[in-house]
Amino acid sequence: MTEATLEAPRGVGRRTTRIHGHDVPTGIHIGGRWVDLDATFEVTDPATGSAFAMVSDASETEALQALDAAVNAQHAWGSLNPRRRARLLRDAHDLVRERADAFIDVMVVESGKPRAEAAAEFELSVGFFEWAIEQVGHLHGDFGPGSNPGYRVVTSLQPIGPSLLITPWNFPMLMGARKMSAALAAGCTLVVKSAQQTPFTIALLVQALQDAGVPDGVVNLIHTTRSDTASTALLADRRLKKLSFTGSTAVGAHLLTLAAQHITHSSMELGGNAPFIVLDDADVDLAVREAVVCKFRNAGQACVAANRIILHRDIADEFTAKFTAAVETLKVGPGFADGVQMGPMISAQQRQRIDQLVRGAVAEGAELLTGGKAVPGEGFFYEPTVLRGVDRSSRLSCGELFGPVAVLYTVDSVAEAIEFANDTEYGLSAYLFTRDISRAVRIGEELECGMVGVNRGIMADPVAPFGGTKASGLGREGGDQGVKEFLEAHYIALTIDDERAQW
Ligand SMILES: NC(=O)c1ccc[n+]([C@@H]2O[C@H](COP(=O)([O-])OP(=O)(O)OC[C@H]3O[C@@H](n4cnc5c(N)ncnc54)[C@H](O)[C@@H]3O)[C@@H](O)[C@H]2O)c1
Ligand SMILES: O=C[C@H](O)CS(=O)(=O)O
Repeated sequence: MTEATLEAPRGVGRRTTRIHGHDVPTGIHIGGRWVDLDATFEVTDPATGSAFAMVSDASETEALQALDAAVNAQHAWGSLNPRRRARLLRDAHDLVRERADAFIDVMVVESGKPRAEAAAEFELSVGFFEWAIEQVGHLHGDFGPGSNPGYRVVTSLQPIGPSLLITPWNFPMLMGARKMSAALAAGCTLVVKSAQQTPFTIALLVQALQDAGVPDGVVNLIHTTRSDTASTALLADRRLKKLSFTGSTAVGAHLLTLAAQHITHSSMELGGNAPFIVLDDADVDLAVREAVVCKFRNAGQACVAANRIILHRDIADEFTAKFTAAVETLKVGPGFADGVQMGPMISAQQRQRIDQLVRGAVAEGAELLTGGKAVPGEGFFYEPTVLRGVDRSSRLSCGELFGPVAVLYTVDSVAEAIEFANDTEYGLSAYLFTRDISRAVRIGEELECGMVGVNRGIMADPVAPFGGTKASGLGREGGDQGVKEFLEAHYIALTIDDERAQW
């Protein structure tokens, strides 16, 4: 394979592919140039199961070239007046908003999600840019007295430096926006590596940043089928100063071992196994509505999806009947079809994994209340499924389901609900339905996770710290911590002569 020729003029000769009427770059982006490589890979539409475009496939050579560009651009970008950075990000934000249809349509094609969900993801993604922009001008340090005379404590917040951002496929715009907005606001240059299933939404984001005037080399993008070799090469290079990863716990753990080489500052947004607890005093109709969204958004392929629906015995029958009936009304189909509420899974492999889990559980005695099989025809559709009678030690219960399968469990007490909820290596999100807010706070405080939704199934918000504990990750995105994940405190002990300065 010939290596990339980085002499390609800016924007000229840039190859694009047409996706639902929108032109999207197919190359990687290094040093302000779109570069199309001889090596390419196919991208599949999950609604049809067919390849719809090709995209450049970067090797570790191009990955390191992207890091070169980020390193070369770091000093200027990190030194740029923060409010100038904010203005550039605001211009990019405005361009992204102008191009909303392109982002939403491309998300539907490459991820399969219903257009209404893609539109919601678009709004949330833009919200992270707005939130980061609002924070940039306030990234001040501090000045104050030391513990003794003779000096002052001067602290500032400095950008950590060139960052590697690795994103998953399930929320292709949101994951890129959450990381890129924070890194850029903090003054870090970056190399973003897209998920190979969903390269094009990120490409649109990079294009908007370039069109807004973000300087060459600040934002670099690689697509690759060789994530491991590319990441291994990048994390072996001590010029890389930050890793921000979103994906499975297994891959996150692997990357942390690579980051250990140079103690690379790392943020990890990993897997989840969310308990969805409905107590005896809950509003059952509300809990049913929220459980449907929390479970079946993005066909269950969400890190914060309800993985174990835990019902107090007193309301279990009512909830089960209403929830199952609601699930059976879900309209499953291609993301552009009117009224579709659930799209396909991302791949045939993921669908097969889910089908095997369901069949295995039924074989072990679980009761199938609805669904339970692949939808025949093109695409990777799977019926919204509800199971009960699953062993709490089963793979269904202990692992991250990441598919359109709801598993119902019944408990006799709050204590049993809390114990079961916490009996997992994960600690990302949890949900709690009760009419008693004092009870909600007390129980919420006992749940071992980063985020608790009380009487709601969706809680993502740029102003809130998103992230988990235990095997669900390190650090937070959004909230007052998101941008700070890309900053380091810098302390100067400034000697002064307190005595001579007397008057
Ligand atoms: N906590 C969160 O905010 C959050 C959000 C979305 C998804 N997720 C998690 O992501 C997972 C689903 O996404 P996925 O299937 O893309 O996860 P994944 O871990 O398979 O891949 C995530 C990213 O890592 C890359 N990757 C895979 N193997 C790698 C390796 N050996 N070295 C370097 N990079 C590698 C992939 O190409 C992709 O870009 C689920 O576990 C989900 O819970 C977490
Ligand atoms: O997959 C996890 C995403 O972070 C989903 S959310 O929209 O942030 O809840």
